[in-house]
Amino acid sequence: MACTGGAVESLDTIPAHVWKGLPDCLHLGPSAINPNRVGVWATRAIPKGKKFGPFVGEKKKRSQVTSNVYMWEVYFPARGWMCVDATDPMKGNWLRYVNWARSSEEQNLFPLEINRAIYYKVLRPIGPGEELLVWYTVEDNPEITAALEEERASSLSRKNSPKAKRGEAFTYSNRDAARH
Ligand SMILES: C[S@+](CC[C@H](N)C(=O)[O-])C[C@H]1O[C@@H](n2cnc3c(N)ncnc32)[C@H](O)[C@@H]1O
Repeated sequence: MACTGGAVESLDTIPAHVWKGLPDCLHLGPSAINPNRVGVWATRAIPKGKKFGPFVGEKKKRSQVTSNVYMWEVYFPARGWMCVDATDPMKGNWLRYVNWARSSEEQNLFPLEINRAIYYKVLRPIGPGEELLVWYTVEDNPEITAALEEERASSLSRKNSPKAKRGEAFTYSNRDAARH
């Protein structure tokens, strides 16, 4: 799960629109897990199940993306795999500053695709002063499975609404299976 590319980040280069879009329960500060990066920190308790997003970026083909640090790939039936690339801070929102957890123990968010957009969902309660860290596991994670079931159940209850949504978690297997 190595990420390549990505310049050293500093708080004074974060665009105003990113600060403006930051939810009240969060702030940006130096990351505890990567000295080169800004991180997203909780200022108060955030409950399990809260969903943040969508992740904003430029829509590009894979061949147009120069760094994989700030991008998510999403499958569009008519166009194939496309990237949402937030490498340019001016094109992204605060979600681009959420760092990668180094292990599933450290992870408190997981990525979720809903209607071709990426959201981060809270996997366990996050306390004030904790850094938000996203990850996904290749093996089945019961907590993620349960959260996806909840997402699907709430979609069903909205099934008559045009906004009905179906959540899908990212895994290496679903991305690679669709590629090969
Ligand atoms: C935005 S996430 C990383 C988040 C975090 N900001 C960081 O790098 O610390 C980017 C990573 O996810 C991977 N990735 C992108 N789309 C994916 C997908 N559909 N399924 C699985 N992994 C994906 C990329 O290859 C890259 O390693």
